[in-house]
Amino acid sequence: MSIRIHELAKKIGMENKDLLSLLKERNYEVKSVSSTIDNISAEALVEEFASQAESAEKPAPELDQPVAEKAPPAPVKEVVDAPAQPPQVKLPPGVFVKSADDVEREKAEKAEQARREAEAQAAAARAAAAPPPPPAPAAPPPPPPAPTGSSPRPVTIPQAPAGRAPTPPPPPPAGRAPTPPPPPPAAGRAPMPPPAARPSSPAPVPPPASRPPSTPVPPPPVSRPGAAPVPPPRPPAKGPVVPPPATAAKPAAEEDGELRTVQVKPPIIVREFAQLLGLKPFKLISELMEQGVFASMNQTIDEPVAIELAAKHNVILEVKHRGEGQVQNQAPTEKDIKKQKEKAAEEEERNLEERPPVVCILGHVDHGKTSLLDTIRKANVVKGEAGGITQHIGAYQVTRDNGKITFLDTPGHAAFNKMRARGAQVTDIAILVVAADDGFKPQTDEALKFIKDAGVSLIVAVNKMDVKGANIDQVKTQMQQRDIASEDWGGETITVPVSAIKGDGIDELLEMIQLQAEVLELKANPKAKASGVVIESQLDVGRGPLATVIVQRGTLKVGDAIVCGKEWAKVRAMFDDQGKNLKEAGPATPVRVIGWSGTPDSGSTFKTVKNPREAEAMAEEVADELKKKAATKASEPKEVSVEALFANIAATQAKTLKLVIKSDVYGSAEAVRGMLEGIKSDKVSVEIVANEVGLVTKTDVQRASAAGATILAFNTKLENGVTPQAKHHGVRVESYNIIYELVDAARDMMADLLDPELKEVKLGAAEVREVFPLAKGFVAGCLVTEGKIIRNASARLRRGKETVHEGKVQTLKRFKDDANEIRAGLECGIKLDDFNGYEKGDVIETFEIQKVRASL
Ligand SMILES: Nc1nc2c(ncn2[C@@H]2O[C@H](COP(=O)(O)OP(=O)(O)OP(=O)(O)O)[C@@H](O)[C@H]2O)c(=O)[nH]1
Repeated sequence: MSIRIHELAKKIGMENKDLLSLLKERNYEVKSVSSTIDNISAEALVEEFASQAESAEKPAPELDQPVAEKAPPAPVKEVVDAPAQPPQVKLPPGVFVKSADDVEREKAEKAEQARREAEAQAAAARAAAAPPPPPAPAAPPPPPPAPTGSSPRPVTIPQAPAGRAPTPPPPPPAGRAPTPPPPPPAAGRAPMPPPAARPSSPAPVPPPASRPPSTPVPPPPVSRPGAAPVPPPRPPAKGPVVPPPATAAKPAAEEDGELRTVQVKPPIIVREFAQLLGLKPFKLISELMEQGVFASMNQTIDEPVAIELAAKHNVILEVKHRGEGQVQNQAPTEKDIKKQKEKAAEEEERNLEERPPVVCILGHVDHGKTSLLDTIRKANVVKGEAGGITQHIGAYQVTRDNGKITFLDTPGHAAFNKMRARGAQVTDIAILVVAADDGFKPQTDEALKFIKDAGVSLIVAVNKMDVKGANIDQVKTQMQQRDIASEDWGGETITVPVSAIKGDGIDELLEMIQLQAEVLELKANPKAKASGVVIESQLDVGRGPLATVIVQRGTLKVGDAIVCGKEWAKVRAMFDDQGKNLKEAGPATPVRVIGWSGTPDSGSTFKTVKNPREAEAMAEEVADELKKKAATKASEPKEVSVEALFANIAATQAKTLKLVIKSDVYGSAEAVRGMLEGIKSDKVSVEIVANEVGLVTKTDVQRASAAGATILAFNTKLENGVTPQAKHHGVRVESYNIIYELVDAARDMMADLLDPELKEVKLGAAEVREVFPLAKGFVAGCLVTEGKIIRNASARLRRGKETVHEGKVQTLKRFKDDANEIRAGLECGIKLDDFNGYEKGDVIETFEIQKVRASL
């Protein structure tokens, strides 16, 4: 920041050109009145003039003092020798100017008495204030820079910034009238503080660095004449120009030399810092300059500089960083992180509470999983299920005297392997159901593998103990063979014989579950933010996307914002397995949550976040990431080997069954896809155009029509108007409630796409018993031994294993009459076209070629 010279001149009440010449004298690089000087120098000048004005207003007695006592003697002479035409300077109002002659005259008039008085006064002052003024022309060393507060402070003129000629101190130069406050130069002379105790060559005053307060070199000529060693006591402050508020505003503590503590938050701005120290900004700037720091009022200074400066003013500076104590604003160290973790772990440990076990029931199809759960819940789920197959994961909670147990109802069909695997991952205890009359089956082993891989506790329920062929020993033997020997057979696996239908052993089973849970010491922190796993999700026509979740940690509340992969939810409502509205759900509680952005994937984890906005943003991020991944995968260069080329050609020639699948729930959709993708065929492939949950809509029909696909609806209904629209577009829509029926239908559809195969169907056979000559050729007299012989049917003549001729039955006679067909057991005459070489014992077979559906 800078100020133009004419503006500055106006400010200090001086002629433009006078100020210009003064500045030039002081080695400022200024050319005209529109040149600029920096603000710091300008402020110093303003201050300088303000002080002069103050001095000029001092009462008469001061003026009466001998010149020698107010200024060094030499300058007096200089006044006499001053140039005849000094620069015309306009003093600020209130300043009156006296020439050296005036002073002389006045002195003469005052006579001896005044002189004596003055001398007496001076002597008294000398006696009071230490060193007598040296006779030398140079001003005596000023008091140390540290403010004393008790004596008038010399006003320090700040130096010009580096690179610029420093503003010299005011002691008057030779040849120019000094301008001590009282002794004014002759009228018309420049009352300006002459530039110059400077040498004639304007050697710059050493830079600030050379003048730290500690340096023993006497400070540069910073004192104005008014600060002469024996000044009369200053009058009290009169106006805004004097005395510098820096001193006036100093706190009492500092005046007393007491330390005070001041807190400051970075950034430390010069103006604010000056206020804190009770200094005028320019004073602070000047002190900074003394330290070699050049900063304007609005600039900031470093902490160490500020601390040092503050110390100079008896101030202990406490720099308080923003966010101090708030860990998140600082980069935490490893130690911090460790501490935080330890603290969190302690907190977690303190808040841990017992929670119900989460149990899943696994086993082979029809071994009685649903019946078992049904008996436990005392509700008949089996009857409501199409085909008696559990088709999606549900989760339920039962309450016993000594606590709750959470059950996951995992489906039993092979199609639901994926879901079953997930079920095992959420659970603490797995019940492996084995029918006592059937023993271990492939799916029992598969389930056992899931359980082992998931590392969950195992309990074997040997079901159908009421059935006639029940053989628990066989089951226990199979258990032994699989390294899960039953407890009573010397192993560790709890084995409970039950009958889901009769309810036998159910109590014991539940007791065992709770006993096992006790051993496992299942605990969770209900005070934490909720997190858990999505068990199942579906799209409900009325309520939108729903998801059954199990809270694993914390407590989920209505209104919470949760995020789960690319979906998020603000929990609008929660229901338990009885359809009861819940406000909150603690650890191990299964709840159905409403308020989702879409159907989250079953098996994925969810967590609570700060607010819906955050949840949405996080979900969007995941969605974007997934999209990017998909795009990258699509753009990856494909293998172009010859084999790949042929494979591609084969693939394009291969037939494809295109399907749009709509299911009731997400888990079913996945299961259907899994089953369809499992159909192996080299001739036809399955392309799933869409696999979604919800009703079959008109949009689905349009999509299927465009893709040439068939719609398979599983456990779901058709929206109104879908049937006529599908008819119109020629789209086939098939609905199923049983997954294997759906799969069989898909298999047929695939086969239908293939060209039919030609199949030879044997119609009959006849043995040649005689050969009769005819006018033209021969005829074979035969006995029909099998089926029937039909005229014009395709026929072949076999002799032993050899086929001698193939043709058609040209003539067929019963006795002498032509016949269309002759049945087994009857004799007939057969003539094949273009053949006459019949022999006794030959066999004539007739057959037809039928088109049959090709197999996959
Ligand atoms: N006698 C007798 N029959 C049972 C028992 N448990 C189940 N059943 C019958 O076995 C059949 C299959 O039972 P579900 O409970 O549907 O078997 P599941 O294992 O759930 O079958 P999926 O859902 O197909 O995997 C049903 O007809 C039941 O009535 C039992 O303890 N005793």
